[in-house]
Amino acid sequence: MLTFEIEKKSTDSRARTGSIITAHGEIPTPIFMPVGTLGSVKAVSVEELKQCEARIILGNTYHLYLRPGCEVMTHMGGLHKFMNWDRPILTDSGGFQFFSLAKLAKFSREGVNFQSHIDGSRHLFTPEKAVDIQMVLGSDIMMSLDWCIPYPANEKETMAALEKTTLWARRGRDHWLEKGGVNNLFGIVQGGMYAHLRALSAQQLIELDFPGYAVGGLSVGEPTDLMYEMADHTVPLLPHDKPRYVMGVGTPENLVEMVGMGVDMFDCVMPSRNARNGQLFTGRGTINISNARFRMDENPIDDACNCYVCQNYSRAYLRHLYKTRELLSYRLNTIHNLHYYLNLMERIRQSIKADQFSAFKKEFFSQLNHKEL
Ligand SMILES: CO[C@@H]1O[C@H](CNc2nc3cc4c(=O)[nH]c(N)nc4cc3[nH]2)[C@@H](O)[C@H]1O
Ligand SMILES: [Zn+2]
Repeated sequence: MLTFEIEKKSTDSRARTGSIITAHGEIPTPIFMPVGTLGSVKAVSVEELKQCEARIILGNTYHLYLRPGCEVMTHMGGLHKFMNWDRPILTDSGGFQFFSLAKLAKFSREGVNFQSHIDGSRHLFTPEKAVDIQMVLGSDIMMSLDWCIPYPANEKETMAALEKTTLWARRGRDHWLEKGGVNNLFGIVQGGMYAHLRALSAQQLIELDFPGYAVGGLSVGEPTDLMYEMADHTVPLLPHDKPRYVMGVGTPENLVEMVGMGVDMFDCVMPSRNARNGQLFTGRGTINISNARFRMDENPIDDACNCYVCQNYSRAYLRHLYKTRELLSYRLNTIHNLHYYLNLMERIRQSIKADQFSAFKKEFFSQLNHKEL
């Protein structure tokens, strides 16, 4: 079972620093988790992840169940050994993929019947099966099977998904405890964009006494203000002495805002996905490296960044690699973006420890969107 110690609380926000300890190591919070859906954070090696100081990464149950499958994963000794990553792994349950990927997903009390988006084969995911697969993967933190609904959704749809999510959370938890309660299982709060349903979902999951809690159903296309409103309402309802994780979030601005709401854990495809689309993060906003203005720009991506890429390559060279679709482009852009996100979280943690988070937040937002990018 994981341990979670809160170290320092901000005196003028809900931000806090802490430390989560799992079977594969210590996770300082607030933490950003790079997404490694299929057993790799796309385009970078585990050594490069460690150079960026990644402490925990995400895997995905739905995807790894379909490919390479449980037989290979069992034979290879689990996901850590398979991908040679000896630090913590959190695996998402697949709840999001049923709404975003799997064809013809049918939700019932039993679970989710779906067709693989790869070959159309039919499968049934139950809450118990989702736990079994994540135990085969050897996750440090497993996520309950939940029903993430699209945005917008009416109150009736939202309530139906919330009820299934709670039913499945209970069944998944009971199954997890029957299997010895190893690894760790988090509950996922749903309730869409209805504050009273968020409160109901949170209350039902708190009664199930999970070691940690996630806020799901956000970053699904809703306006940012609505995402903030739902997070700000829901996070304080969750146990203060347990890790609180907002799934699929987000931009650097989202991270800073939500740390102030008391969120401890984040994951998002943005640093890696945007890197592959040539969008690079800097303290003054993002740049599109394909832009002609970088054609003979000797400067690094961000002169405030000390990552391997900013120490060794110019914007001109990175633009050339991107324009010619050189494979090195995806690797270098991703290393920089991951370093930016992980270094941002380190700076946030330091500011909370010095009780300077609000000053940090003010400076962070004043730096953004500076003209001379
Ligand atoms: C901003 O990035 C875009 O938006 C997605 C991230 N947004 C997101 N919201 C999520 C919600 C849930 C949930 O309710 N339940 C479970 N189990 N997992 C989830 C995973 C989620 N990821 C990226 O895929 C990207 O397309
Ligand atoms: Zn850099």
